Amino acid sequence: MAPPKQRKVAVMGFRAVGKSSLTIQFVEGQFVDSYDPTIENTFNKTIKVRGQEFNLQLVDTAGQDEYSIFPQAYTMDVHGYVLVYSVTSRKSYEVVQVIRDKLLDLTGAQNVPIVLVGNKTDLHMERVIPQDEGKGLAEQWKCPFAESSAKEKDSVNSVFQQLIMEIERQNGGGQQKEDCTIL
Ligand SMILES: Nc1nc2c(ncn2[C@@H]2O[C@H](COP(=O)(O)OP(=O)(O)OP(=O)(O)O)[C@@H](O)[C@H]2O)c(=O)[nH]1
Repeated sequence: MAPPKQRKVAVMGFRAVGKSSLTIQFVEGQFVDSYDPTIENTFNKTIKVRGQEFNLQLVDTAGQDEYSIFPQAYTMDVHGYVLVYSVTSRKSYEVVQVIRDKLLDLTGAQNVPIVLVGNKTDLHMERVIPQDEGKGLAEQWKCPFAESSAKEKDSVNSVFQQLIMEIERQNGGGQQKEDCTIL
């Protein structure tokens, strides 16, 4: 069997959108209701996607706003990004777009592996970003899109699986060579 691949992923977005909650739900399978702003936390988890094992290093970053300086470190050895907004906050939806612009600016890339995530779907009454709006933005970005609830463990695993697939897709030919099995 092919050896596990090491992949580093950064979870980014505005404050309090649920970056830590999504990460902790994914890694530990639990939801913590209290709010404790993150400076930076790193988690590890091994997952299997399409028969291949991945050792994921997940960086749960500090909440950003439109004025934050994008931390240079997150452009260096990060393979992909989970960009999270809350479906209950238009501001967070705007911030996620600013973060992507900065990311593309700093990396000089036309595209980087991203999954766009609208979190807190369980807060039905507070929703201000319709699903179609998020979907439309992801189509514009040509990236996968998911709506999730870290609280209800809805679509949490698939967010990270989709990102892995997107990383592999964008790595294209080079990666395929590495995976190549001679029968
Ligand atoms: N109802 C609901 N609440 C959520 C969900 N995800 C997170 N929360 C709550 O939202 C608040 C912020 O969650 P965090 O996971 O700390 O958010 P964060 O984006 O990591 O915050 P910063 O570290 O400050 O950037 C907490 O009170 C969570 O319990 C969700 O899916 N549904």
